[in-house]
Amino acid sequence: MTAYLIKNVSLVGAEPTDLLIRDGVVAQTGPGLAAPDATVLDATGLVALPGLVDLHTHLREPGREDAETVESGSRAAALGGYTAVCAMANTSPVADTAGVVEQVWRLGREAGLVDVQPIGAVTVGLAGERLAELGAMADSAARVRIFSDDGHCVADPKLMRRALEYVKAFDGVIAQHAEEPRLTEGAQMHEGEVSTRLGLTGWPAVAEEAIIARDVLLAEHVGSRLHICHVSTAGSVEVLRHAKARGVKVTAEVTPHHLLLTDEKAETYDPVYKVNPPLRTADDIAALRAALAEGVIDIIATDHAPHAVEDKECEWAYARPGMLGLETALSIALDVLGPQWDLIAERMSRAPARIAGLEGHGLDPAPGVPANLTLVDPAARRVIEPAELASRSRNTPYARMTLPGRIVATFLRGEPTVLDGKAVR
Ligand SMILES: NC(=O)N[C@@H](CC(=O)O)C(=O)O
Repeated sequence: MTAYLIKNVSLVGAEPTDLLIRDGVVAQTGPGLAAPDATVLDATGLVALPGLVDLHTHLREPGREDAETVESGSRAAALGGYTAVCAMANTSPVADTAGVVEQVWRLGREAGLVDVQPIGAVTVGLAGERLAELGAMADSAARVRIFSDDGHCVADPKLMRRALEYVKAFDGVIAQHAEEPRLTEGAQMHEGEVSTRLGLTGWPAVAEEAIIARDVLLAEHVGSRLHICHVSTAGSVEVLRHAKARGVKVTAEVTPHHLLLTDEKAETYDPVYKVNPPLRTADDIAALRAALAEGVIDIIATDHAPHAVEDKECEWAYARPGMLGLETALSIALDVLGPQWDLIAERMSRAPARIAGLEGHGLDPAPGVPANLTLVDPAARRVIEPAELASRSRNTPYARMTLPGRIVATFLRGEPTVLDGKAVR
């Protein structure tokens, strides 16, 4: 295994120093290190973050390998600075058995670019009727701890209660896609002034807020861990703030796009902006940003949702919801938060690793720690060209935008997956 000596790199909250990576771990840190056998990387001006961890990624394999595969999604993740991603269960077949989650886990190991941690479905076929084999998925080689019907809400309160109770035995967590389905029938975008003007059916904020309110109460009642996917409204933030103050074991994520883009994007009728939950208002964005800074929202998760051209480049009403995220998330975080590296490390690496229970991830570089880390050039700016993305899909909402920051290198257990901004494999 090659050793790497990273010279003059800024660690979070510290002066520039050197970092020696050997045998998969950080062997030494400190100024003026020497290691004759190591490959030297000059990291002057670069920041080393613990490898990013995405709690919400759609890899589309099995079933829609034309949109993404475990391997292509893993490469996109590594290029985005990630060393671990949690793969959502809405594949085809659905990841609702030990067999499917083991398949995804094995494909992740074979690709070897990031750690792929499968998420299991809460209900059989995401149909919301019967609990899936949660225990078998937890006991499988994939060691599933997060369960989610993402793409669908677990709308039945009794089923949600049972799921929360069931996963307690192995410290699991239910990640809820909060959307009261009766309130979003036929919805195309955020319900508000813009939807009224465009004549598109609205997805009201209350459809999200009502489910979060119900589920934090259920989680409190049974004493279980709940995670809320892609929080998108100011009202949801208030419900979460209240729940956290009561000591409910709830965590929450926000996506990069919900921190940046508003429902006015729908005025273009470009389906690249169609997403679930929908883009909201500038007031929602302000509340989400404040909640992220404060910790009411724990993490940034991408909800990387690749879709094939025919599913996106069509009429708005027929387009699938979802947008790419892995290769642009750090840049959006930098744009939104500025160079608050400790906050970025917390929200994009440490906290998601803790929530997912991923050993060896989310740890700041220090002697003896697994060398899962990413080197960022904060001064670089880059123009997003969809054709240059590693994802098999092209549905980025940031096409031709100039974004700050560039991932220069990513290391997974001491092996580079990205060097000089390019995928190693
Ligand atoms: N977030 C999205 O807009 N899309 C998700 C599923 C979903 O939440 O609808 C997808 O799988 O494409």
